[in-house]
Amino acid sequence: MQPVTADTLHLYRIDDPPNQMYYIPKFITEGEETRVVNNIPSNRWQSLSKRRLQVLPTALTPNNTLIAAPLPVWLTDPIVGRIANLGVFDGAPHGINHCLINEYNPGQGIMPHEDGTAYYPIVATVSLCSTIVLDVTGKRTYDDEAPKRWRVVQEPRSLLLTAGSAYTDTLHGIAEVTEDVDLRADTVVNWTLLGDSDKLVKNGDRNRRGTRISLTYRDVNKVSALSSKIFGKAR
Ligand SMILES: O=C(O)CCC(=O)C(=O)O
Ligand SMILES: [Fe+2]
Repeated sequence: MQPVTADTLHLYRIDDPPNQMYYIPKFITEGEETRVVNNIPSNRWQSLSKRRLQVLPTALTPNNTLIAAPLPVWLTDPIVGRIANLGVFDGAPHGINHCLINEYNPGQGIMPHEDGTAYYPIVATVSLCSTIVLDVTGKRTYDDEAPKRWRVVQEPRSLLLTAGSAYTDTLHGIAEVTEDVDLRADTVVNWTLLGDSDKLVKNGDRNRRGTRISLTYRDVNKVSALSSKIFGKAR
């Protein structure tokens, strides 16, 4: 596959959710995926009730400030450069300076939530190891109206970009199931962009989950003055 650039990103735009979500299958290779997975430190996991988490370089302070430190090379190279080539972080204050690593066993997930104002409103999610469905729901509801819902399939090695009103006006979550069902062209908003939709068809429209790891790359808006002097604008 040709590398995706700012000029070709529009081809990967998901039509249906609110502006703007992009899905790029095969964003990294199997070798690159293995290298990341093998480098994740085994002793830095925080166990949460429904998943495990690592925060790099460090957790934000209580007022959402990042004490900046470089991300490890195995997280940035080649992924961060490839995301930078898409142009979506061009207007961001620092460029990608933060990454959450989430791991979900089958049956685990994350409650619907929004990522909030601590970050520049773009998140770049790289999925590893297993396919999972992200449920996106509209935030603004009227009493007589059911919230809008969209299902986004995330295959291993794919990139999902969430920006614009998709970042600000929706919630996202992952259901706590061992299998995602009814995955079809009419139920999955990024169906035509999937790398291997045939696999789901052959599997009876189902995805039996394995352990899935996600890398969510962001730009934390507030960086402590001292650390930004030392590290400058990192891209
Ligand atoms: O694992 C994912 O794809 C979602 C993670 C997430 O929503 C978050 O870290 O805020
Ligand atoms: Fe999130």
